[in-house]
Amino acid sequence: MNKELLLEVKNLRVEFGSKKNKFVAVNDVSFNVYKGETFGLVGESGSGKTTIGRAIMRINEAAKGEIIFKKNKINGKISKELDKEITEKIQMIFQDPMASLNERAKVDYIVSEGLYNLKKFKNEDDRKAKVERALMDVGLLPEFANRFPHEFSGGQRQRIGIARVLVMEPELIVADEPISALDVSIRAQVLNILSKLQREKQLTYIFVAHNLSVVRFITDRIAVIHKGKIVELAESERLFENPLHPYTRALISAIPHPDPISERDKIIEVYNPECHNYEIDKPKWVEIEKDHFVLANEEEINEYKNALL
Ligand SMILES: Nc1ncnc2c1ncn2[C@@H]1O[C@H](COP(=O)(O)OP(=O)(O)OP(=O)(O)O)[C@@H](O)[C@H]1O
Repeated sequence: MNKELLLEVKNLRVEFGSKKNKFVAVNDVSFNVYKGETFGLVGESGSGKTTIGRAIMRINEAAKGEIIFKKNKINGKISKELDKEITEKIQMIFQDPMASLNERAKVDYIVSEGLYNLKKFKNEDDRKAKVERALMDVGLLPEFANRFPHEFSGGQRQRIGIARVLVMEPELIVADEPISALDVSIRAQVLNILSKLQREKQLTYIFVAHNLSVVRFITDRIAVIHKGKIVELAESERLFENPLHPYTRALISAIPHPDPISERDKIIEVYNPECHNYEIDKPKWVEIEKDHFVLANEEEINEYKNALL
């Protein structure tokens, strides 16, 4: 793994409520994220993981601590130039693609919104070209720009959400439960797009999930969050092989024995996505059992398919 430091979160604290009635949602959280890695933030509902992501996005203010992106402190008062830079370079993908797209706007506008906000295009042709490229990067056709969100499936809508982020040419993407609202047949497909983009654009991901089993296979390292604090942080495989904190152990032992994905179509979908830039020669994420993702080449995918026949 490339060990270039991209993001440092130091002693982060986030509070909600009033002075008298304070609620500490994130308490003394510290971690580093290295360029090119996928870093998992995992915890039960209400543990504070989204709040950490939103603090990195500067949506939630840090009451204490520092967030440092490429050696610059980005929380608190910052210069206009730095504000513009991180508005471009740090982006967020949201959980529910059915709720996170503006129904009344065409895809062209939805994908361009960040470009308009930062005036990040030379002229109309340049803007259109950027939108087309972003759509193609996520396997959607450029002509989809003229359609409205309701014309798309959940998976396509999540890809529009990814295109909207990609158009800004980010370096760090906070993906907040990006597959948990999706139908099982397209979860692996969205992971495949995220992997492809990571390879092509050297992206770094912070992957937020409530489900430890989902992140096991797709993250390099995992921080386990409990009641606003990190209780354990380790390389993903190590965390599963040798969990040290009782809460991590409890989370792992609570993972139900996965149900096999019995319908063959679920795996075939990996082969036959609506994506036109599907890379036939690259290993793909396949969800062989619920929440159990494996990176498989074509031959192995065939074996999984045959096993389900
Ligand atoms: N704007 C807010 N005002 C008040 N309390 C908040 C706010 N946002 C979050 N909280 C509280 O902070 C705690 C952490 O919330 P957060 O959304 O970060 O949890 P989470 O681990 O991401 O859970 P989930 O998976 O349900 O989103 C919760 O108790 C939540 O109710």
